[in-house]
Amino acid sequence: MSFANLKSKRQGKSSRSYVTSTDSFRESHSTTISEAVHSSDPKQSNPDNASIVYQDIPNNVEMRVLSVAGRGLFAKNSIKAGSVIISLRPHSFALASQYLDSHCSACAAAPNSGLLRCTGCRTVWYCNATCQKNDWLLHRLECSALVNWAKSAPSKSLSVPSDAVRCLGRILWQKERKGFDSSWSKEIDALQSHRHSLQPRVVENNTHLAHSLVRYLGLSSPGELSKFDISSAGDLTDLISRFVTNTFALTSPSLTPVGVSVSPLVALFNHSCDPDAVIVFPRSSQNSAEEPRMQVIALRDISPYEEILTSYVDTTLPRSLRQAALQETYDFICQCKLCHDDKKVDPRESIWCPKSCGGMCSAPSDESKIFQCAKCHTVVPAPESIADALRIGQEALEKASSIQVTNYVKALQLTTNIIPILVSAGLTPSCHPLLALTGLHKTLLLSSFSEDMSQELLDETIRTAAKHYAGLSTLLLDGHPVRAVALAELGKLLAVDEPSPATSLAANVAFPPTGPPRLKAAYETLVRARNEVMIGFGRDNDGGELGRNIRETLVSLEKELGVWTQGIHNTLQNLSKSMKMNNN
Ligand SMILES: C[S@@+](CC[C@H](N)C(=O)[O-])C[C@H]1O[C@@H](n2cnc3c(N)ncnc32)[C@H](O)[C@@H]1O
Repeated sequence: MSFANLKSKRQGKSSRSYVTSTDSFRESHSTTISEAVHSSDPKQSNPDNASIVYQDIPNNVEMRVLSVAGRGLFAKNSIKAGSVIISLRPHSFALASQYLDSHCSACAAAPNSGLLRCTGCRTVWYCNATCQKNDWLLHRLECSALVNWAKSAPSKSLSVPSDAVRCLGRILWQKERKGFDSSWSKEIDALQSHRHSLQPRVVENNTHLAHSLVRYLGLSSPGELSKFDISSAGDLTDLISRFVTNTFALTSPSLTPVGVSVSPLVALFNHSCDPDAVIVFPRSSQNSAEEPRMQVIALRDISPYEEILTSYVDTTLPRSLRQAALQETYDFICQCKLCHDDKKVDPRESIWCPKSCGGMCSAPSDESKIFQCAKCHTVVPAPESIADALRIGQEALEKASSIQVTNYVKALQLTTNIIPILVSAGLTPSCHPLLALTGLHKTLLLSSFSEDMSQELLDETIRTAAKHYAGLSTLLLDGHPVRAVALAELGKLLAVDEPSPATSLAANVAFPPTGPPRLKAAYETLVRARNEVMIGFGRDNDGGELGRNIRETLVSLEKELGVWTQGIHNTLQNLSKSMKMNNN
């Protein structure tokens, strides 16, 4: 449910690093393109990969080749936080199956209503005839493939191929259409492949993907793939490996993953767990033919010659989980500062000092052996019980995440029960899995608004949203889009209504406040959220769709605050008049 709906409903009811960014590292490890071309390192040995000219590469960015990470993109001039470094339409994208009927398959917009369904495949939807026309050259081929797939599907739930299969199909049809020697196709072919070093689980998934692709394209054998310039099983393995290593989530302006996307230029950014840039889809263009626009935005000021690094994984996760995900999907061991800083307590794996001095201790893990407060050095008395709480918390997180769509009531019961256990074990708000459980709890509470519109539920959701933001803000840079979205959500929840203190059941609780202070808190939170959104979703975009949305909410809050202020002003005036009359 949108916040706007929530507000009106309630009113109706009651009132992808490893690389340090130091110059010394860069100078000793980066090579020129010609050195790379002649290098024997597998990551540098393909001359086409290193010398390829990318169509959309902006003037302020250059490609260099590093001995550890292969190609990467570097700033040529200084770049300010919040600047759009790259803005382009991805080579290909596909919506996840559950978003096909709520999003336009041409521009990825999500209008509240009015989408038109393709009468051929009855699977994809468009904003209007213009979007349908814009997509027709490709959808023409996709349409019959979708119909044939559905005909042979064993069940209704499997009647549409996955977004990965559909995206790969689009890439091959587009290559065929544009020509295998076109720069478009060459950019796709130059994506990095890990064909020779895949882990068994990845091989299994990739094989499954390859079989589905062949079936989707309507081919009776892999041999028929030659019409797509794929002449051997090795070529097919390469294609799938390239796709898996270089695909990004297509996200909504509030960061919900709604599909997959591929841009060879954006795929050149290497990974750091402490990135200086992010990839978002802010929806800033007025022209739907230009959307979805994928943008790389600077999270902090970047110096000339510094490498621009994005993160391939959720950086709120502890090191062991980040490393495992990077190794499995991207085939490297991250050497970034965050992964190698053993001296400090990592807030992702931290508990409060047992003596409550305000300091933090490392939470028990396979990696850490000393559990004492970093500030007062008090030793944690029973690390085993905290380790148990962490393990139970991780299990609950996995269970609740897996059933959140099919059985959100049960998922909510799980998060409701486990969070207090983790809090009483001393976990800090940024500690995993407490932070992830708090975020999931907030999402589940929001889902239950469709059934329960009570003040208690709203206030509980606001408190959860505040705790979630507190945890995120410890870990992520000011303006990180994940943080910005969480703050915007908190502000909008505060803006839903302003219960009067007399009737509110939460009147005795300090947060969230009631009456005009609630409106004021909403206003101030949204002003801060707007500042963060301007960084994470780009200043030049005015923060994109989310930035525009916050601005509109701020305008209406200003009006409401004005009414309250005027009301108070009038009451005070009446009061002083009646006091004067009484005195007379
Ligand atoms: C999306 S691509 C990035 C561009 C890639 N370097 C290239 O030459 O095409 C991801 C791959 O780059 C390499 N890579 C990215 N970040 C890395 C890092 N921090 N350390 C080592 N290798 C990295 C890994 O091989 C990874 O699978």
